[in-house]
Amino acid sequence: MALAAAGRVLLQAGSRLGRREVVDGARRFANKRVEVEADEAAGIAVMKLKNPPVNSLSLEFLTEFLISLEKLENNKNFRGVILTSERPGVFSAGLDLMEMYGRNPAHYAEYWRAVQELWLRLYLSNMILVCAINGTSPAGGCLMALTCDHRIMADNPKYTIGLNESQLGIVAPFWFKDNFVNTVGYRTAEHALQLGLLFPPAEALKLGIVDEVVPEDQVHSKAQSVMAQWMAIPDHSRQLTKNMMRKAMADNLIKQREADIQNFVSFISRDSIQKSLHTYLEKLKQKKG
Ligand SMILES: CCCCC/C=C\C/C=C\CC/C=C/CC(=O)SCCNC(=O)CCNC(=O)[C@H](O)C(C)(C)COP(=O)(O)OP(=O)(O)OC[C@H]1O[C@@H](n2cnc3c(N)ncnc32)[C@H](O)[C@@H]1OP(=O)(O)O
Repeated sequence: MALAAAGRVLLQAGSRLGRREVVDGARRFANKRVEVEADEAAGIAVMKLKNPPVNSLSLEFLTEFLISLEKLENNKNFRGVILTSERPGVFSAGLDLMEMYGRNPAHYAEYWRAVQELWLRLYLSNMILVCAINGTSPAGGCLMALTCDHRIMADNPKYTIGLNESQLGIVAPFWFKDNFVNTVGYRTAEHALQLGLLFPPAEALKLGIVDEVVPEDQVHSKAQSVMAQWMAIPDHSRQLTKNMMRKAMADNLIKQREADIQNFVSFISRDSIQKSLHTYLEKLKQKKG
């Protein structure tokens, strides 16, 4: 119920933004920041993140992504989604720092609700989600991948993945942490979260952050073959199993969603946290020059 209501709000937000869908032979639909190649006969869609330069999860991106995902969820012909980046090299730079820096409390609250919504929708999706991680994927980018049923990463040592929040002077919220713990185990998570570690593909595979590492040019074909394997399982048994494994963790956020928003707003509004974000943003800029 809560999810449906939030979804309606996002749909309204989408039309406020005035997005027009481009339908191309009923097989491809795109808004500005998400491209969907939808093969209805096969029941599979490829969702490509397309928010240059680094696929940061801005409020506009989140809104467009959720609308596209909902379209697929509402069409019973779609059973599987492959999530990937339209720009190889960066899967996603995570949450958009500019949504969390120098804004007002109402904006922080709106943003955080959308971030929660993204996680809940992906984590509880009835569809099979396969993540084709074709680039670097810190923090919120890693979280997106963690919601998927299977993760394939490109074998490029330049790419890293992990929850690096503590390096920014911020804290991974409890549901990021829970999702990570359930993936890699408590000790690995405790260590990696405190240090804000980002792992290259081989290490990420060893720790179980990703399920497979394949040559960069095979990420997409591997994702298709993994999807075929998952699609051979009857939907009802797979979905019931997925729900059994995930419901408790999602419910834990759903029941304290408003408190989590308030926590985020008061945390991110602190002067000390804003200073940390400022320093981090400056570091990103200096890296260039
Ligand atoms: C006990 C109390 C607890 C209470 C807790 C309550 C709540 C929790 C509070 C907060 C939690 C918030 C959670 C946040 C999770 C996140 O996702 S934070 C984001 C983390 N992301 C990163 O650290 C990635 C930063 N980016 C990079 O490392 C690099 O950009 C890259 C991804 C490796 C790509 O490198 P590349 O060289 O290709 O590009 P540039 O670095 O030159 O970047 C281009 C351009 O993009 C800007 N940019 C990069 N990342 C972001 C971003 N995440 N958001 C916004 N903008 C970004 C960069 O600054 C450049 O901009 P330009 O100089 O204007 O061109």
